[in-house]
Amino acid sequence: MAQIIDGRAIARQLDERTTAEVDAMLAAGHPAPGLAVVLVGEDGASQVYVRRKIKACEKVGIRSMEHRLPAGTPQADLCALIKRLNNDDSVHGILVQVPLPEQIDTRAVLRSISPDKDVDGFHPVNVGRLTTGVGGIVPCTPLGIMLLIESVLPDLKGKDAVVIGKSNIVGKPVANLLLDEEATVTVAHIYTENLSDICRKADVIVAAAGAPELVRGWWVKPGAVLIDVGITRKLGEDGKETLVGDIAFNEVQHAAAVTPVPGGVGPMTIACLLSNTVKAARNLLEGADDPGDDYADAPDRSMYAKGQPAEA
Ligand SMILES: Nc1nc(=O)c2c([nH]1)NC[C@@H]1CN(c3ccc(C(=O)N[C@@H](CCC(=O)O)C(=O)O)cc3)C=[N+]21
Repeated sequence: MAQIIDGRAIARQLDERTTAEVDAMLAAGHPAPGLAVVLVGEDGASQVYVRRKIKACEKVGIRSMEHRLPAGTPQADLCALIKRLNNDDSVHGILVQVPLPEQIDTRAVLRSISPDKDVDGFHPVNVGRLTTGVGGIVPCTPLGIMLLIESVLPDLKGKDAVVIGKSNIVGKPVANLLLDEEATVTVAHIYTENLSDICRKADVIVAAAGAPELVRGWWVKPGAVLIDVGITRKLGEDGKETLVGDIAFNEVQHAAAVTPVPGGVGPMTIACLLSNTVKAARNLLEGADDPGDDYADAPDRSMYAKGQPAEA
């Protein structure tokens, strides 16, 4: 039977560390870290995620500020808000929920966020730091994915890793993080030919294509580690909504370990957002010499010292 990697439990462990870090900052006379969450429009899923993020902030002692703008907001207004937040000393992290409405140039908006407050790690400066291996802020979902993988497979050196999906938010950064760990990385996507053959060799599969149950049991080598990033809402016959991942969960019992949907990558994304916010606040308040210098301590991956079994 495959081990089910409990993303909620691992997220809770990370939250405990984050809470302790917030407490230490307060004890040192600093203000509480502040996160501004910007939501444009009425997208249902985005509203759910933003609400979750705000609630999670409360739990660890981060001060959150929610900014809701109407769907028709002009780009200039959004950028003016970001400029204000960039200059507001009580704000240490800025998150602009994507996707944005179509009148808005997402890349221009993400570029306008101060790289020091870019807790999503989407700014080109942070992307550059990540791809050159000097750190900075690592995007939340990829960071969470690495923590989940390392909870069952602490040493990735020489392992064969396949990433399905090439998005800027998940596929590309996760491929870079895997490379940093000296895995042999293949980045595939839905147009890749022989995707099943490529997957069958993999020690690790990160499925982030947004294609429900794309990865079938026979694609998976016995003993592989599977990370499911997909979340597709499906209406069941009983009229109840269920969430389906990119991996056919019921077909992969021969894997070593698999993340569930929900309860896998999703909770880790939020826990990493909180941890990134505290990191940004510390850098801003205590003045890091070079934000590229603190990679070793940043992703909190020391919590999985070699040989330490993960709770499941
Ligand atoms: N600027 C920005 N940063 C993001 O980090 C960002 C974003 N925009 N836009 C959308 C995606 C998606 N995302 C998720 C967060 C939590 C869950 C989560 O908590 N999922 C639960 C289930 C949620 C449910 O019931 O739908 C779980 O998997 O257990 C999922 C997805 C963050 N994103």
